Amino acid sequence: MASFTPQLATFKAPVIDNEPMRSYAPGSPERKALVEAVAQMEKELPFEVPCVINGKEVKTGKLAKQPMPATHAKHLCTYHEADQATVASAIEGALAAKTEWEAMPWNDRAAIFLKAADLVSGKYRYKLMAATMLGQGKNAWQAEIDAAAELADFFRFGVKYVEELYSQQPVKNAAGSWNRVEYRALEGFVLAVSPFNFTAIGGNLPGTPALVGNVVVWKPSPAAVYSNYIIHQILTEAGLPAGVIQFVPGPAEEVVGQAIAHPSFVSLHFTGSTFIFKKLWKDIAANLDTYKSYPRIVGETGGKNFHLVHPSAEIKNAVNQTVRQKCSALSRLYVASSIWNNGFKEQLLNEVAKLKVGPCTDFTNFIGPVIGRPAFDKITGYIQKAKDAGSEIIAGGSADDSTGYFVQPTVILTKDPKSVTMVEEIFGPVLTVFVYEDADYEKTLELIDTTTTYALTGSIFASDRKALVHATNRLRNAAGNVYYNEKCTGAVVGQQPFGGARGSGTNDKAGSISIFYRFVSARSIKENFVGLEDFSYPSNLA
Ligand SMILES: NC(=O)c1ccc[n+]([C@@H]2O[C@H](COP(=O)([O-])OP(=O)(O)OC[C@H]3O[C@@H](n4cnc5c(N)ncnc54)[C@H](O)[C@@H]3O)[C@@H](O)[C@H]2O)c1
Ligand SMILES: N[C@@H](CCC=O)C(=O)O
Repeated sequence: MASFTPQLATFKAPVIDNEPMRSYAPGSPERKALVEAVAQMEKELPFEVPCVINGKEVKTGKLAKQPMPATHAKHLCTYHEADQATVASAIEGALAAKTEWEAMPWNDRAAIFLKAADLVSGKYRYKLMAATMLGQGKNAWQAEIDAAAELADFFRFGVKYVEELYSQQPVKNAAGSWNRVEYRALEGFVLAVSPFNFTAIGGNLPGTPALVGNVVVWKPSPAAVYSNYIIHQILTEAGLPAGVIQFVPGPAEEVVGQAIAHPSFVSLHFTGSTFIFKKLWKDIAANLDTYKSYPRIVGETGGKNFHLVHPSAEIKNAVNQTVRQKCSALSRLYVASSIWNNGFKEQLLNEVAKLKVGPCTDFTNFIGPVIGRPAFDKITGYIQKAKDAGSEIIAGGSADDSTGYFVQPTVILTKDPKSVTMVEEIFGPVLTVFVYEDADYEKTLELIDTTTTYALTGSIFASDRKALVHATNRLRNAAGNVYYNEKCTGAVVGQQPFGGARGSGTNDKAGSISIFYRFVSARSIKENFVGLEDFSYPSNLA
């Protein structure tokens, strides 16, 4: 006889708010604490990172390194790569953990993630940030936004959204009956495959499905292993039962290939490049007959984000918003010639010249290194292609890989709105500018909409309301996140649900209630209280 879990109240989660950002200004206590955490980590590295399967460290002895993008001379950690047997036991262990995890009362699952959020924003804040700065090359401000604030927000707002989801119940009950809907976890295991550039996304990709009762095999990015391992340790300390999220770093193709070939694979939660996402989608499709269920495929991928600056725009704001960028960053700028020639160009170049590039351990550096050799070669290759195509490099253009992977913020001015750096994702500090004639606003909207296969983020700068509204309508499908008079990056959980469509992903909106629908499979329950006296219908009566 199965035992019942007493449910003696309907609990309400605490009021949820965004994690307040700390300033890290000189002399602030947080600056001091972060500097100490970075120094401590630099002293202790390189760390050894195991796989974590069923709550136990697994050291396969097959070693790989997570480099430090600012310093070739050192690496942040050496990690044990999962082999075939490890991946197999991760999958079996996750499936074995499933029954208890999905049966755990919601308030207990929620409490684990709320506690994890407090560990992220409290005890482990500076350690996680230090790992993100040293391993992924972010400056202090960006590490705060990502590893501290956004990760804590994902966990806390996730609880709020799941509470809302679970409370969505049928609005009608016929007399003598009660209708209910339960939101079951998916039948199988979820595979989370995360990118290098956001520590918070590392936590969110396994965290979101786990919160609604799924078990997850998580393959972190090789370039974010250490920060992601700390997240796994935090979840464990918060009380996540063994096996619910299996930490499986390792060779991407092998680990992911083995997981998606398994009959109990039920969902991919991916963030990374469009190319890899499409490849995995095709691989999953090829395995379709193997699976018990139709897999849910959820992915956020590349972008070619734009700023459109209308003749009515306020120049200083448009310039500063253009310069202050990060990951969902601006990549193509369409600016009206009257604006460009009346101060925008000059101010843009002045501001870009102030951007200091170098290791983020020096807090005065605004731009850190790019993540590694392939990124460095790709970015510098695009700068070269722009030069070869006759575009003008009006700022930056140089790069230095002697001690780390540093690329100067580069502004390319092109006369060809379909030149390669206006079209393809570069994912580095490179901006291409196309100056349009004021009279060609309409044509420019068409260009923005049709130049790339992506549709992640975009901004419209205008004080003329009609121009703003018109562009919004005209560019309805050109971006999943659109901003007015504000940079096209910096979406905050709970404020701007994030994600793009077209080639940029499935647009399931991380940091919102929408994404949770993808990781549950609803079951409708109808209960009858009165019984049926007679099978026949009144219309059958003679
Ligand atoms: N839209 C968003 O929300 C968002 C957020 C962050 C990053 N990104 C995108 O992510 C990309 C940068 O991240 P990245 O360089 O880590 O991406 P990536 O595609 O190289 O890697 C992402 C993940 O896929 C794995 N992977 C790589 N090759 C694989 C293969 N052949 N088979 C299976 N798995 C494989 C990687 O190990 C990693 O875990 C950019 O394109 C960026 O636009 C998008
Ligand atoms: N919150 C993020 C998500 C970016 C991920 O690439 C943003 O800054 O827009």
